[in-house]
Amino acid sequence: MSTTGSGASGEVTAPYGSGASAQADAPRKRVRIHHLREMKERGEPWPMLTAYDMYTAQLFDEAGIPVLLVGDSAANNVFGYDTSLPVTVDELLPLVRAVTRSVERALVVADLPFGSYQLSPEQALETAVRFMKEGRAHAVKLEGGRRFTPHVEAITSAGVPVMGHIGFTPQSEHNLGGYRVQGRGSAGEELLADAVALQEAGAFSVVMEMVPAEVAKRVTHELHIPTIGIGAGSDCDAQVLVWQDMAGLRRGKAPRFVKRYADLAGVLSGAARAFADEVRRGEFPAADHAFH
Ligand SMILES: Nc1nc(=O)c2c([nH]1)NC[C@@H]1CN(c3ccc(C(=O)N[C@@H](CCC(=O)O)C(=O)O)cc3)CN21
Ligand SMILES: CC(C)C(=O)C(=O)O
Ligand SMILES: [Mg+2]
Repeated sequence: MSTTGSGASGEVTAPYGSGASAQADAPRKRVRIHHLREMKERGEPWPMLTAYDMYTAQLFDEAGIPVLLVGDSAANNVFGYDTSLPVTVDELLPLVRAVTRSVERALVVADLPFGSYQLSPEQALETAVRFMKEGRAHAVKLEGGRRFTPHVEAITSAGVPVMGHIGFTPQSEHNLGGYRVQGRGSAGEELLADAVALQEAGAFSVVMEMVPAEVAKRVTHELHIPTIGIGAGSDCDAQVLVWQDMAGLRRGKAPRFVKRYADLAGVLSGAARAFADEVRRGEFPAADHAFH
């Protein structure tokens, strides 16, 4: 682990205590970006999940997930679009507000959607300000490497923390040629240069998506800010998954990097079918469910 960053003093006040024993009933202290840096310095990997609504935000917050991302992946996991591209700021803002209203500890990151920051650093800052003021987000995230360091600088200069995102960047899927691993071979050096540039521009962390594990490991060691992997191997400082993938709510073939920790699709589908059967058989409502 690199220790070149600041905040490496003994005054560590992690909101979940340290080590695997950190529990949901630990002190209810807000997660701050310096806590994430401190976890990197201590070599403690941390989890991040997406959340798009109140109940999931509350549950994940209580489960001790320190960072929640209101992803532009709401496009295909909430709104029913086929890709990330169509979702808008006006669609995402109410989801961000719902999540920030619902958490006590988690740091909430708002993902800037396609078209809301690429035009200029000024546009990027304007959009970031909307997510901070109207969404009450704690940080924003945007996709892209060296070409977007002016955008990152504009936002961080205004006092808003920025999470980067490199490797496979879904908003560029048409330019990248589909869902493909990025950073193989000599592109590994380019990826490292992008990561270093984002760090120098003031990003507080960087997501690496679908990157060879060895490349992600090297980037993680070179940076003093935390790296967050999705399909980037086990040596990143943190790991993120889309919650509907992690909990098995989404059907169909999942990307290779997904692990399913539950079968929510089976549970919910079973509940809906049982309800329907009981209504059709005249078994629901029973006397207990009615007012007399
Ligand atoms: N539910 C969900 N999970 C995600 O991880 C996710 C989203 N949605 N939406 C936005 C982006 C899109 N992402 C994706 C989507 C699909 C693959 C995928 O199909 N991967 C295949 C590789 C396919 C190929 O090589 O052609 C895999 O097996 O990993 C990967 C990332 C990641 N993000
Ligand atoms: C998968 C994560 C990193 C993301 O960008 C999203 O959910 O939109
Ligand atoms: Mg995203």
